[in-house]
Amino acid sequence: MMMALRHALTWLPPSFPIAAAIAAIVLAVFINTLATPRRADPREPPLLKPTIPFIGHIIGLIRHQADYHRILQRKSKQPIVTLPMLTGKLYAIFDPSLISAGLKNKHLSTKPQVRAAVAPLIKASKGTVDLMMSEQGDVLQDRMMLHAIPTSFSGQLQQTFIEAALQEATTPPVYGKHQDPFSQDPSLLQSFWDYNESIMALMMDILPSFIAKKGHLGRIRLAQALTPYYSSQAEQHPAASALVRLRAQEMRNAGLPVEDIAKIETLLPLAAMTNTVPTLFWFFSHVFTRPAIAEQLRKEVEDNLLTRDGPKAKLAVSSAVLEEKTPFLWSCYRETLRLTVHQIATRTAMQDTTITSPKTGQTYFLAKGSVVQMSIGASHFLPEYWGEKYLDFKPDRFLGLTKEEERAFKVAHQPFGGGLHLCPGRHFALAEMMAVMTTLLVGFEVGGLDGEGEWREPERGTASIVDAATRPKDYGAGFGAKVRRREGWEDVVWEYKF
Ligand code: HEM
Repeated sequence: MMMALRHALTWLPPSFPIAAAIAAIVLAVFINTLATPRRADPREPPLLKPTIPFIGHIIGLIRHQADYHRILQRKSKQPIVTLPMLTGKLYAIFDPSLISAGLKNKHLSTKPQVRAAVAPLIKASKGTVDLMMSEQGDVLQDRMMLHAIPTSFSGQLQQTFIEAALQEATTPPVYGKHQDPFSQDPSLLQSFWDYNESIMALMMDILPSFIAKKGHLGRIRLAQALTPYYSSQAEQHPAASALVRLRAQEMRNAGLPVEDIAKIETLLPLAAMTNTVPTLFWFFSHVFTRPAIAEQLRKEVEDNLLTRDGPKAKLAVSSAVLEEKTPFLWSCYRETLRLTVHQIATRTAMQDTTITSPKTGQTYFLAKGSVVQMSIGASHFLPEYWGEKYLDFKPDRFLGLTKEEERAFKVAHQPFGGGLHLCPGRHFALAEMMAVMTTLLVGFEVGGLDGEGEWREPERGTASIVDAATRPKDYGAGFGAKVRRREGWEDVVWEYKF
């Protein structure tokens, strides 16, 4: 297990300064910030001036990335602010109820960001790029996003699952077990992470084969591996998920050539794995570095989710079952998401619009063409909701809540976003993480590397502006686990009911 976690995390992008600098430039270009005039309307959110005029907020974003919003929230104590940058501005929303309003606002769109990413990232043919950049492309995007992963599917993972848990839990159910390109060629996973590592540099599209060679080659290999998958219509196989099938169907209907479908769908494993890997890492470390908590969870899972029949063990891990039957495990999961997800949901105002705080009734004006960033991560760390020790993992935080507390927490806890772009992979992410965690709890003994010694969690890494979930510092270097099968559970085949 340690191997799997360490490997997966080693493949993740490093947060070195060049990447951060590129991120800032991409940020500026990508989000059009500089093109929008500074504060022009008194109804706009209050101006938060940077310490260094013109460039202070840009430096802040380069340095702290998504955490910069948390810093600004603590400094300003405002629900929403206008951040001046060079000649332009950006609106930043920190208050959970205003974020909810923003996520539901039809005039705040992701399309300009997606359009800006299409040509440099996907490298599809001119016809496809033109289509994706047009209104027809916007409609296609919407239709593809509609095809959420079904809430139920079944999977079986054999005994070797521990080492390859992170990838094995993801790609076979998405692509179909027997046609899964990642299972057919295990080296593809490295290409995928190389690509993932270079996303920001590739979006710059300046000499990608030189500046981001590994990522560029990874992107090519990934597209090459997916091309036969789509040209043989493997996504039509009943074992493939509705997600791949329906998305491909939309693109086929729009007349896209199969090579371009493969190129566009190189983005799918990014969405499917980039955030689940660190979230599972933290779920694992929060639980297993606290043996008393792990023991309590083991009992809860054994009593409520497990059916054992000789060598067959079945675990029921759908969200409805977990929420009702294993409230403590459910609470640990929600608490992990709160601490891990720092997502900045970015939108462009397609026309002049307003958002109103359901809490205070205050209305704010957002000018056409301006960029709006909603910090889900800032609401996850607000002391007024989570107390002064908001950085602590509090396993029972979501237990025994009154209706009022539950309502308040639901507004401030939005790890999968909300409104128009609510994460369609949330049930899938839950299922794969819970499959791994419940199996480890029941069938394995998990401990630190030095046996009796203290087993400390790694520190948090930089909250990258392009990801939703925070990775451990240095990919968790120095953190490891000893995992061995529990007596009486050596030859078990695990099955899951999602
Ligand atoms: C722990 C894991 C995950 C987290 C924390 C997460 C988080 C999020 C968040 C916060 C958003 C909303 C972004 C916004 O409003 O701008 C989002 C959107 C999205 N997620 Fe996830 N996600 C996870 C796993 C997955 C998985 C496994 C998949 C696919 C298999 C997926 C596919 C997507 C897609 C396609 C969108 C865009 C939806 C749209 O724009 O309408 N995610 N995710």
